[in-house]
Amino acid sequence: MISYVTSELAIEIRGLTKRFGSTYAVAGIDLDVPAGSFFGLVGPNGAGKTTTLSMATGLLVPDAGTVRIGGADMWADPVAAKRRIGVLPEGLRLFERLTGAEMLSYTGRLRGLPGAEVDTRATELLKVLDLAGAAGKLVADYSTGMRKKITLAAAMLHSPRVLLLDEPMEAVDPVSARVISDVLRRYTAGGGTVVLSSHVMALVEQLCDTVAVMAGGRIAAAGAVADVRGEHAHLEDAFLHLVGAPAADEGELAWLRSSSD
Ligand SMILES: Nc1ncnc2c1ncn2[C@@H]1O[C@H](COP(=O)(O)OP(=O)(O)OP(=O)(O)O)[C@@H](O)[C@H]1O
Repeated sequence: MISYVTSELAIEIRGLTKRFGSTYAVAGIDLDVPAGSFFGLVGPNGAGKTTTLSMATGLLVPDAGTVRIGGADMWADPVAAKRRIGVLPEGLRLFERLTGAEMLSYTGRLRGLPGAEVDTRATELLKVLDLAGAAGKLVADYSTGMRKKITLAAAMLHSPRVLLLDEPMEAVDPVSARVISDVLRRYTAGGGTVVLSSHVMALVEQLCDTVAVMAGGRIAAAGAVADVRGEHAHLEDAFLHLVGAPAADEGELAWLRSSSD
């Protein structure tokens, strides 16, 4: 397969910081995402992944630091930066009273695309994402996996150069996960850049060529998946080594084993 990974940066993060009260959710991180890479952002619960992605996509104001998307500063030049990205945010608050097709039509027009072009792209995306049969159904009646897929379609409609996806496979069945993976692979094979956050190490290892491990608001390791994996057999082992897995105490939860019946 042709590799489109270049020395050009799709995303350049410098000194990015966000504090909530006395907690540094993101503690001044630097991160480079090469153009054309399939980039995985992993870390334990509360590591700061969502906060980082929210700041990188212009949804949350940083306390300090910069994010550049293809050279455009997200906060100084948000129109240029946002034109280049498609986002699957956490939470998925959608226009529940629109059908899937209406949601794409509305999104496309908001992005300034001509109506006929929106229709062509929406029809293709619905087909590829296996949503054609549900195009006329209200988004409120979509399952979790269908909601992820329609949001992904909306994020891709304006053919952005970079996709930032917060947990795209969470609560998605294996069939839909395979469909989403295939679409994302095709997108990066065509030169697009994907940044996704996930807890599923096997998925990151299978899909991503580059990875950053976050823990406690900092980058614990970043680089090619093979380099971050190092001498470990699997990325998950390297991850547990980096973030430190708590040892289970045999004596704890003893009451769970004792039955009074
Ligand atoms: N709006 C908020 N107000 C207060 N604290 C917050 C807020 N958002 C995030 N935090 C805190 O910031 C830290 C990082 O949270 P974040 O959601 O970015 O982590 P995450 O890596 O995405 O976690 P998860 O894998 O559980 O989704 C956590 O300690 C969290 O409690």
